[in-house]
Amino acid sequence: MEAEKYAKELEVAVRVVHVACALCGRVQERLFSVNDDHVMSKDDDSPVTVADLSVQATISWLLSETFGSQNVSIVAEEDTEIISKDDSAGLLAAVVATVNESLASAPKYGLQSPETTLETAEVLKAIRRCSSTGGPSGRHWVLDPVDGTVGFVRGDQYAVALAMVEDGKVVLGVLGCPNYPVKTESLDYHYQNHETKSNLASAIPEAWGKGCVLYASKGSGKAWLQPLIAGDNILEWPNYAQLIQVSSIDDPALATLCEPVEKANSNHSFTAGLAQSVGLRKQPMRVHSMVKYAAIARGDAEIFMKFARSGYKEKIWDHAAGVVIVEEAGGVVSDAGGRLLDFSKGIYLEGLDRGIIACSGLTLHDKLIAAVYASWDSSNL
Ligand SMILES: Nc1ncnc2c1ncn2[C@@H]1O[C@H](COP(=O)(O)O)[C@@H](OP(=O)(O)O)[C@H]1O
Ligand SMILES: [Mg+2]
Repeated sequence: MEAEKYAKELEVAVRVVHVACALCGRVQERLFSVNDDHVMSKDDDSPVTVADLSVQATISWLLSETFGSQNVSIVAEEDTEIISKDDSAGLLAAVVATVNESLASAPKYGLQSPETTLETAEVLKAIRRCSSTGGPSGRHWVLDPVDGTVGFVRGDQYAVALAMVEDGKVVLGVLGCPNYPVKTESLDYHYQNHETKSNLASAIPEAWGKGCVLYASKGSGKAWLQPLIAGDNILEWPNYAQLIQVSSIDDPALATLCEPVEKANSNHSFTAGLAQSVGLRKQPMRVHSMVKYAAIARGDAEIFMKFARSGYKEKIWDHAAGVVIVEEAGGVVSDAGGRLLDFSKGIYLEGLDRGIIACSGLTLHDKLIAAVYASWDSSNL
């Protein structure tokens, strides 16, 4: 069976994402307790942090150690340009220290630490190793070290997303959501009167971390959630894993739409028009990052839509892990023309038709696809 075929890869991927979530949690805490020095600007003006580069180096090193660097091809968001400038010695030193701190904790997660601390050159090598461009054949890991950097620097939602693509298909996905509690009180900071209550239970001790890690293997028909590890706890597989499922709500009047917080990333007025035309009544829930896919997979919302401005090309690392988790939890993900997303064309989702629509089930999905079809000509996208 496909799922068993990737059991080892999936378990290692979950463990490394736990390490990365702990790393991000520590950096985010420092970000708020000290100063903003670690936040810089990328060309596209999105903030990039020590966490981004450190997660990429840490995951790259751990995957290469576990599977052998000759067997590991990684497509990931970050490169070393920003830490290669003359004035970035401080940032580079912070990355090296963070990576070493994080790798030293690997045994707590059932992974191997390096025998000695990594030198700067080795950290740079680990980051640069992630320069694969994917494609239609072979096995490629796909990593977004910190997805939702805007959410991250605001102390809000963000995700660590790791997927494996084989011969152009996503075969496993792991989403670490450090600020998305297992027992959700509210995901929605933007509309106070709209609360998301999760039915996820309870077998998880209170002392466990506040976030969660979601994962699934293609074709298994199962998606799982584990709590993050807090304090001195250690990760003992399967770490309180529980099955998750999409919501059974298919009445638009009861359904919740999830979408990006940033207007620049998705056209809010277009999605509002679609929502109205299919009969959605609730306020949209605006959430940073791939936590939106997690919300659909967990049954905390029913619809995720993203319509980027025309000309924007979606990257595979912003979707791969989320898509397989939603599908295995029982949901449906397609472009706005109803076609499956194509992960076989390199770093971009080439051929994507207008936008992305993920739903808990086909009833809602069909309605939204029909609404896009009916309204497209009159939109300004
Ligand atoms: N102009 C744009 N339109 C659509 N998506 C964009 C965008 N600019 C950046 N993004 C992507 O949107 C992601 C954030 O998603 P969201 O808005 O749903 O939180 C970013 O991930 P990073 O934060 O990893 O860079 C980035 O890949
Ligand atoms: Mg991203």
